[in-house]
Amino acid sequence: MKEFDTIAAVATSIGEGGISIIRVSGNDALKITKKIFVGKNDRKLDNIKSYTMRYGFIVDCDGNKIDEVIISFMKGPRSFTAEDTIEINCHGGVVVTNNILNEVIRAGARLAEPGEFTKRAFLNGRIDLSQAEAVIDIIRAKTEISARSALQQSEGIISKEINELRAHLLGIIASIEATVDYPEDELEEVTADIATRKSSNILMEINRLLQSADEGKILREGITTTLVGKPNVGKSSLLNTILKETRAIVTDVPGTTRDIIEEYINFKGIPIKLIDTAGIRETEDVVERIGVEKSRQMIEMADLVLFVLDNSRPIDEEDKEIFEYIKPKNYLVIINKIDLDKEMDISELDIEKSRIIKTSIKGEVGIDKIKQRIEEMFFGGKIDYSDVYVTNNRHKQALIRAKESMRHAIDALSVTLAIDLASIDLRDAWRHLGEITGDTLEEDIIDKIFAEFCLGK
Ligand SMILES: Nc1nc2c(c(=O)[nH]1)N(C=O)[C@@H](CNc1ccc(C(=O)N[C@@H](CCC(=O)O)C(=O)O)cc1)CN2
Ligand SMILES: Nc1nc2c(ncn2[C@@H]2O[C@H](COP(=O)(O)OP(=O)(O)OP(=O)(O)O)[C@@H](O)[C@H]2O)c(=O)[nH]1
Ligand SMILES: [Mg+2]
Repeated sequence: MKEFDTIAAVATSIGEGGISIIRVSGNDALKITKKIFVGKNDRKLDNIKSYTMRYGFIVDCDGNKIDEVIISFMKGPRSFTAEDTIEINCHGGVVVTNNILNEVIRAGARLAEPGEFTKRAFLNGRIDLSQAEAVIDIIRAKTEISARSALQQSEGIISKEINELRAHLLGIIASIEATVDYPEDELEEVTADIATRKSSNILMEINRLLQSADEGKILREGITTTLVGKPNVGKSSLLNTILKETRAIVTDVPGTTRDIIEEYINFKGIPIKLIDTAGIRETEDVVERIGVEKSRQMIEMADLVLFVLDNSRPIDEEDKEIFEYIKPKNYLVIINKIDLDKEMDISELDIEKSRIIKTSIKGEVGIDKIKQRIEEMFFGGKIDYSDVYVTNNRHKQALIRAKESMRHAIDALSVTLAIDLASIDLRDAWRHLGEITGDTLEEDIIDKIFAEFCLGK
């Protein structure tokens, strides 16, 4: 374990609650807490055992009581940070919590930076970088599935696969370098053959991980589903109906929605990030025009576009224009207001039949069909929990770089004389994979990753 100063922060969210926790981590955690804690019957913290608790009061320098608390102690390396850790459990009020934190700082701790506790767990070697990132993913998880997947990653399932690939790479590199040191043409050929076969296997594994990234992104962020269409077709009504709450304002005035509205919902455990946008039309109104421009941007970012049409109005140029815009995307067409007389001929747009769903939001018709189609379109309606998904974009980018290096290596191996060049590419791949676990990442990049964590984590 490395030597660091002792840090402290509020580990719970700031606000009124039952209990708040102030966490203190480092060599002096116990020494610092002793200065401000008075146990019942004056019992001292001297002989506190790891993973036990004590009852008492936190006091200021004049001996005035600040709050009634329970303290727990975790002796390093058996703690979250792998350092000596004290947790002060006080009453969950903003003022008492901050007062206690101030006393801890006054007694000699330093205020922790965002993510610094988790960073210590990493620097002390208890977890690797991908596991540390998964800890924050657990906190930010929007659905049960993303929470479950993040927990798996915090236990190191990605790390395990990456470490295995890296070990294989080192094996190949070693055999190539041995050959290069004792050059005999025949030996080089044999080595190149074996190395090519092994490298292809590694490339296949990298590809498999990369293929999981699309679904992984969905696990993490949900299926970004954007509602688009002309004004007044019923986009906001659809959002409200799916959410089962009146989230967006609905009126019969075209141009009601001006700003983007985002909400998360679950379709059988699949997270959906539902986005309502301003109806798209040519407009002189400046505010509305900004809204329309934003709608166009939201289409770019969407995993799925729900193009809403009004059954009681004929298809016009604007509909055709919007359709051209969404055609390259993954889309469904919602023909809404089928309770009204039909004035629309959908054959004017070139849409596959399976993508069309007819609804009456007013009559609550067809909503379940939308949910069902979305479920079918993603994960084939179900998610395999035992699979490893790459959910982190940083990991994905590192895998892409590793894949490139593996391709170069395999190319070089096909030219027998260049087998020593291949070993350079294989080393690059080894390094890129190591960026995922943090083994081969620059310190400033690591700092940046932890800086994005929340305070107290
Ligand atoms: N009160 C409290 N609850 C919490 C945390 C915490 O820090 N404090 N955690 C913080 O996020 C999470 C738990 N994470 C933890 C991870 C590792 C260890 C730990 O001590 N690991 C040791 C083995 C412990 C043992 O031997 O019993 C190790 O891995 O070496 C503790 C907590 C969630 N709940
Ligand atoms: N008859 C009928 N009316 C509907 C239906 N769905 C929505 N409406 C009505 O259509 C009007 C417009 O609905 P909104 O949900 O505000 O439409 P929007 O697409 O969000 O409109 P903008 O925000 O202006 O782009 C409201 O008066 C709704 O009550 C439907 O299925 N049938
Ligand atoms: Mg609207």
